[in-house]
Amino acid sequence: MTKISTELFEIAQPVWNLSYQHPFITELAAGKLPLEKFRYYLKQDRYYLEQFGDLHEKIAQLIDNPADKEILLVGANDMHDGELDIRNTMFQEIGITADEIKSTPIAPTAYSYVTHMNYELTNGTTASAVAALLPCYWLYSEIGHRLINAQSPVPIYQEWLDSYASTEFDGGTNQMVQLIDHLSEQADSAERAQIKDSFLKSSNYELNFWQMAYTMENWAG
Ligand SMILES: Cc1ncc(CN)c(N)n1
Repeated sequence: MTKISTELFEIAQPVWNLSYQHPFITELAAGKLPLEKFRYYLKQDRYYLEQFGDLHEKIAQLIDNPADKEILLVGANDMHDGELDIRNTMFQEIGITADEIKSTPIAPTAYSYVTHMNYELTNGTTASAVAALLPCYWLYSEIGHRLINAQSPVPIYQEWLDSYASTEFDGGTNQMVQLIDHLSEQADSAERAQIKDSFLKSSNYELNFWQMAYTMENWAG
């Protein structure tokens, strides 16, 4: 049977293409994205990444195979030492304070994305819960590699792009792709459909996340 990762990559292309073309990404690469939109994104993403890291640990608890468990635990740890560290430096560079992060309400789309990942953890299978995490690695890695040579005139934007084209981020992405293939080996057609649905929903939420930041989305009341 075709590896599930091959199918996931194929079905995600239409929605991933919309991410590549989203003004948040094209303006970031061109150095034209207003800084206030990037600041907004970083603050919402801080909340997202914390939840995302916790989810790795919660899913790991459901897995018996030591090598598979390790991929998730290393993923959570690398995120703390890698992506969150880079973000802390960015916060300093553009003056985002701990108080500002604390007092920022979680926006609707960030909330919905995290809710979807938690839903898969509680109601889905281990593989569909991992599938909900995967676009976060894979799409950002694709964006990083497509735009590494953009030479964004805004240093912090290029720094952001560079971090997703790094060997470390590639390593984590490859591990997660292998994990979804391994966890799906015994999946029947109903579970394969569930995995694809979970992956596509997260791919849609990734697109919505750019839009959320670009419009600086807020609750209506
Ligand atoms: C919403 C979101 N998706 C993915 C990533 C890349 N880890 C991120 N930082 N934020």
